[in-house]
Amino acid sequence: MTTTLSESPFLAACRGQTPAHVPVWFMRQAGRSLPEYRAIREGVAMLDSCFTTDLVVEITMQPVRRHGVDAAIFFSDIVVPLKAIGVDLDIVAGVGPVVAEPIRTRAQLDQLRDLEPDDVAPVIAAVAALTGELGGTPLIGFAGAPFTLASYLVEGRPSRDYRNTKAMMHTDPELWHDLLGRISAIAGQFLRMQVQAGASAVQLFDSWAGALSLADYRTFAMPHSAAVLEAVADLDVPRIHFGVGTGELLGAMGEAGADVVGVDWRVPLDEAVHRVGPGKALQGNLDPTTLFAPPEVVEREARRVLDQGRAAHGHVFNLGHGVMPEIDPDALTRLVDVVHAYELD
Ligand SMILES: Cc1c2[nH]c(c1CCC(=O)O)Cc1[nH]c(c(CCC(=O)O)c1C)Cc1[nH]c(c(CCC(=O)O)c1C)Cc1[nH]c(c(C)c1CCC(=O)O)C2
Repeated sequence: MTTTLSESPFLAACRGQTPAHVPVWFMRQAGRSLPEYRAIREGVAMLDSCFTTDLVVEITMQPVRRHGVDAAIFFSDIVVPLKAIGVDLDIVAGVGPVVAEPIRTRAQLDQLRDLEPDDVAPVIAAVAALTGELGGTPLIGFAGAPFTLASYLVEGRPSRDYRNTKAMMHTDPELWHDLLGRISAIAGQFLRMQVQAGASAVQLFDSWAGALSLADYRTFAMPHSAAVLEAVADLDVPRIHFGVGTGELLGAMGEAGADVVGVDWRVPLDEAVHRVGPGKALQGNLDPTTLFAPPEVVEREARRVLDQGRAAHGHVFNLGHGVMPEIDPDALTRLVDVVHAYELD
């Protein structure tokens, strides 16, 4: 059992050191796969729960208690800081973030003001309470990356092809860069507040960056993500940078200022090492749908990921994307045990 943060296998792996065992946590580990989550959320709207300190603390702790994961991720959503500054948006069950008035014009940028501590006081109070409650288990803070947040603000809802987002990017690059500049300031401020309240690491979620070509990523998204990561560079916490379908972008995502690059299941970790470049740890990358297969298949696939992860300069085991609501939580607990039993020497 880890007793202090300094012995954390998660933090060691993020820093490229050899941990006592391969650390594991799951994106979306808090959420609908857990019956205790569904019970506590009954009758409470998603965004209301994100601004209720006690609920954030309890929901964050649920997967830590149940699965024995090596890190907690604070329960929130990437749109929380936008809601906090007054953007009219909601998270609709089964759909995702929906913005009442999608941002398409310069006049609409005015609503994207800086984030002040008072805007997110109950959220930051939860982060502070959690770092006490978690003891030696690190808390990961997070924010949405500018491109992914812009995709929700411009489309107004989840999108398949990001047509309005990309149209703005190519048609009015000046407006685009001003929009992403504002979002990156907000995301950077939010991450700083979380680390100053006690978060031990941060993850920047650029979930939908894989929709961009490498050239467009470098021109239109990467400088703004780099600014967010730079906003916490002096705070000495590992910075994880994750997206889906980012095989072509892995090198650039590392260059943006990450210590750890998240990899989805499409690129094996021993290949991702070459794409990401030296001196960076990797996080990933079991295909989440593997968890619908029998335990022996999950174990075989997990061991393949672990074997391939040995090539990395530090490996944090995770899924290639988030836990799906229908996944059996017992399969996740068994997976944690498989990872922890894996011999590193
Ligand atoms: C793209 C994105 C969003 N939100 C997030 C991302 C990036 C991660 C990723 O790529 O999956 C990040 C996020 N959202 C949530 C967390 C909680 C912490 C954790 O990972 O355990 C985190 C890290 C809770 C949530 N965020 C959301 C839920 C489900 C809402 C509920 O339980 O009522 C949870 C637990 C809602 C949400 N919020 C978003 C979507 C697409 C959805 C799903 C809509 C649905 O299927 O109902 C936007």
